[in-house]
Amino acid sequence: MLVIPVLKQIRYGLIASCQALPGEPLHGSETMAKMAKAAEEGGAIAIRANSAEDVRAIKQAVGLPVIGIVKRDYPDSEVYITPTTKEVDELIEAGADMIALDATRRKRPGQVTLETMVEYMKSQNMPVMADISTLAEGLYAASLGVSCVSTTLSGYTSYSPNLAGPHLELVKESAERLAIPVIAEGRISEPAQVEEVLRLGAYAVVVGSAISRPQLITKRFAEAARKAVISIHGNERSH
Ligand SMILES: CC(=O)N[C@H](C=O)[C@@H](O)[C@H](O)[C@H](O)COP(=O)(O)O
Repeated sequence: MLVIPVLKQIRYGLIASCQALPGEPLHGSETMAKMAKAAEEGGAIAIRANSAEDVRAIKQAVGLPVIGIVKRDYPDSEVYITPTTKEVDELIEAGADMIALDATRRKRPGQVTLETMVEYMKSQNMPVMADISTLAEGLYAASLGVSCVSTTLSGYTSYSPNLAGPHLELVKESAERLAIPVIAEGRISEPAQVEEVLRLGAYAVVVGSAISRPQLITKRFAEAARKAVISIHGNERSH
């Protein structure tokens, strides 16, 4: 296995995904840079970030490698994570150390194909993280020469299972079958799950919402309070 420098840096570590879309309370590059700084202080070894603006701001704020994506909707495609070479160019310009893209076999915008995307990134010497939803997608992405796969899209395609937690089976099978690093990503919300996926063979672990989406973190605690009150007092906070 040819080990590219950024892969060496992320090995066995926690990658914090720091993303807030327009409409989320923390949206904005300045805030995401602060979030990334906090993640760095907490021990994250890399950051996954959305948009050229956020990648640029985060690169200035932290000394960690940044895995960039651009989430963008196109009218003729369901693919929204780095769908075309336009988004790749934006991320290269912003200084991303690795770029993640949707590596499903779904139709991309216009005439763009997964094959042309990977070829383009390779021609730019840009390491590629392939976001997959199934083992078959991982095997295919590996055959194209991507640098690593991530289980990001499991539960987000119509043909992958919609689980409450991480897709452990996909992590395990991918780690067993692929000769390239497999990153565990998606619905990892407890430290124990980080250990679990590493034991199953994950090369590194991405945690997003449980670190960087405080509205969702708060919701879990508020929900716990609501359920506890019903169980203790038999009703919701009526007085
Ligand atoms: C499916 C999709 O669009 N995932 C995105 C990919 O970058 C992010 O919204 C997720 O936060 C990230 O994958 C980390 O996952 P989680 O937030 O579950 O830890």
